[in-house]
Amino acid sequence: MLSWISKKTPQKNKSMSGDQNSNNLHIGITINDNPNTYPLGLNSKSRTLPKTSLPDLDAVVEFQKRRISEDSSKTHIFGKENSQTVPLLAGFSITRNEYSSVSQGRHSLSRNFSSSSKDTVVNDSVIEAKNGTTKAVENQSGSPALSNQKQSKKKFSSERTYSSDEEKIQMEKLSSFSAWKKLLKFAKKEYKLLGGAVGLLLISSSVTMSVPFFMGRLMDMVTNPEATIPFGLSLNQLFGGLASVFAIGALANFGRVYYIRKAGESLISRLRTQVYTNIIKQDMTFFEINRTGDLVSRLTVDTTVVSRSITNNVSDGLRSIVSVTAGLSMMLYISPKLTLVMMLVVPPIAGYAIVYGRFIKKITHKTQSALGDITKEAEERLANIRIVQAFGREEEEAVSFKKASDHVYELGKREAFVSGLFYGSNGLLGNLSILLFLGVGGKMVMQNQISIGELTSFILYTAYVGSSLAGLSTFFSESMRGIGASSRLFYALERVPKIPYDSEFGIKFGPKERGGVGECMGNIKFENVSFNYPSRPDNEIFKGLNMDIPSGTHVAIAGPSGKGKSTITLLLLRFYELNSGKITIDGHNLTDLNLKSWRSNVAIVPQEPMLFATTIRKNLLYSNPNATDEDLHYVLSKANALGFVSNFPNGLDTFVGERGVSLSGGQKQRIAIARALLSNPAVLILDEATSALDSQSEQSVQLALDHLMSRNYEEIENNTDTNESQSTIKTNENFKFRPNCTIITIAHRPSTLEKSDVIFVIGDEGNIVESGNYHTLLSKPDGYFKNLMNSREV
Ligand SMILES: Nc1ncnc2c1ncn2[C@@H]1O[C@H](COP(=O)(O)OP(=O)(O)OP(=O)(O)O)[C@@H](O)[C@H]1O
Repeated sequence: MLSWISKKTPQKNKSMSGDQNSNNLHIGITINDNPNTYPLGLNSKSRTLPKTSLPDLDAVVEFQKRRISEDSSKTHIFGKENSQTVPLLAGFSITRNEYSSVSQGRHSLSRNFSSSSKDTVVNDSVIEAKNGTTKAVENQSGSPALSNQKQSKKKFSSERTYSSDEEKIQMEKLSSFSAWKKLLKFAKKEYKLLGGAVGLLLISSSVTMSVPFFMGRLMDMVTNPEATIPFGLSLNQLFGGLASVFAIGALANFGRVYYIRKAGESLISRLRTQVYTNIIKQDMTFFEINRTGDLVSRLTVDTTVVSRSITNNVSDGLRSIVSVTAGLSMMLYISPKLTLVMMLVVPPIAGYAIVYGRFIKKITHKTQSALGDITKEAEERLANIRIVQAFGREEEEAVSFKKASDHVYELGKREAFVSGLFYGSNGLLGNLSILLFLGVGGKMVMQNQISIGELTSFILYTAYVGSSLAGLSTFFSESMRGIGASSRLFYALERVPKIPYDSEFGIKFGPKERGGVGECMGNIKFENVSFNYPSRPDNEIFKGLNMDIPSGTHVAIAGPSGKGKSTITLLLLRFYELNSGKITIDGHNLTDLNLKSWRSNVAIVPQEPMLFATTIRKNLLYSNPNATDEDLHYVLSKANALGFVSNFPNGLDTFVGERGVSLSGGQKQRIAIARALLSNPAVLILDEATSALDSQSEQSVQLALDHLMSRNYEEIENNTDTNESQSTIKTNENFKFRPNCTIITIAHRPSTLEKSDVIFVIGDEGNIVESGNYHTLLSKPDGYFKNLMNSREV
């Protein structure tokens, strides 16, 4: 459509960053798509971009299927040092980071449109971006590009949207037809199996549909002594022949069912895997919106419902279509007059089936969501069973669960009532039709218009067609059920992480020969960082936070509770995006780094160490699957954990229970430290690693931490936990930590704070109020840190 523009980068003599004099950027938008896929807020008028405007543009962004397909360079658009966000069109702006990923064609922008109004009309989309606002640039024909400047200013403010309604918004756009199209497209890999099943279905249905015909002929032969058997066959031969045909039909039916089931299982497995793969790459906001149990329910229940709807259900539906078509044709062949009578009863049944199907679609979506609620409630409570029992809340929990379960029951009851009504009345209509045919047909037999055999065949066909029509309505309602469940799956399947997870994108650390920029040194800088959690836009945690953490230093972060100490570690791991400012690692903007590569250089010991329900060995190997047993022993000894692990009868193969429940808090913490060390990180984050421990456990963990921080690793051999006998297993002297490992500790204890090179103190305004070493900070009369230490609020 407009590909002429998309392939070119505008050649300009002006500065790369736009109009040098005016601080403005001129950005053209083109849409190379069909109108159905226009991003919200754009319409067909938006796509005419005059060719002559090209030289005046800093950049051209072309959309294809809601993605940026081609564009000019990033520096073009984000040439301004401080421009983190560039508004493109009314209701749509793009951040530096989003741009990086979308420009590689991997990141859908649809979410950015959710807040824009549908009635925005943008003609000839040449937009001038200036200081975060947009202004229309007159196009060639002189008409303003943007009709309502005020309106657009307002819309740009919603750039960082957080909405628990995002699924609803996305799914409202999904019609039943497009859901079906998507599902069928998804089942591409099963086409062969489904095709085979359809072939076999035609054979088995042909056999089935020939039965009434043969029955009628046999009836005539038996009741009329003058009738002859075709092809000069004996009666026995005829029966034998028919039995063989039926056997072929049975074989075909077996193959059909087998192929369909196989296709169904393969589809469920693929669907489940892909949904899980996409869920696990989502950003933290997604997990704040969607609770675990609901996600698990999508993975298990919804995948099954959806898969059945396009395998078993399609097969049954096709069989019904074949039966109805063949049956009606045979009925027309036997008696057009009787067929006409039958046609009187078909339309009401069909209309009824459609209404019923729509009801089923709606109620299925509700039921699946309610099931998701039950699952998430049960999952959460069972995972925290100690808390439930410790507070004696078993009965209340049971009541609450019953309430959720009753809701599902109520929905099921409604469905059952409507289904009963539907099938009951359908059956009645069927039986009444047969009575009708018997009356009209009986008269026709008496008038010799048709034989008894033909009437028998006709009535049998009526029964077949009737049951197939019922089958068709089931097909319709089941399809709707599948679509209801599929909308929940598509959300989980298609949601694009707001923080792009792409194994190819971005700067990677590692050897230059392999495309890396060298080893990560762990030089960290926070520059003017402002941040609020997406769910709490009004609570700005950081306002212009600056921190410089040189490679190899050990810094501590201190500050009153709730002021953002842990948040710093989350931002460092890029679990959330900044409002403004930047974080750099070895001079590279965090948003330009390959996420996986960067995170593999960081290890964290969180406030609450989470272990998986498996052995100690597997928990340790999680951070470094290639580590040898010697390595494991080595890091365990460094984390002051080798003693107690060796004392377990199964040693490294000791099962730690759900979330490590069969270890003490201190033991869990030390395993978590060992796991972090095993990845040999460039940056080690210790988030209040001793906060949840009793004093003795704290002492053991602290010992491990102290040695890490002092980097005098050998000390630990002479100074291990006195309560636990040291293992006789030799530790690995080859496994050495990086000498320049940067350690960031969120610290409470004076002993930890004292060992750090620098302490950054976060103040009430979300910035660093003091920094320096422990003694310097304490020596400041009336210093913030000093007061904090005195009030023990660190
Ligand atoms: N996921 C989240 N969504 C919204 N707000 C959050 C989220 N996590 C933390 N917060 C809020 O952000 C603020 C900073 O939290 P953070 O955990 O970083 O504080 P902290 O300094 O580490 O506190 P503490 O010393 O008590 O652990 C708090 O007000 C907290 O309520």
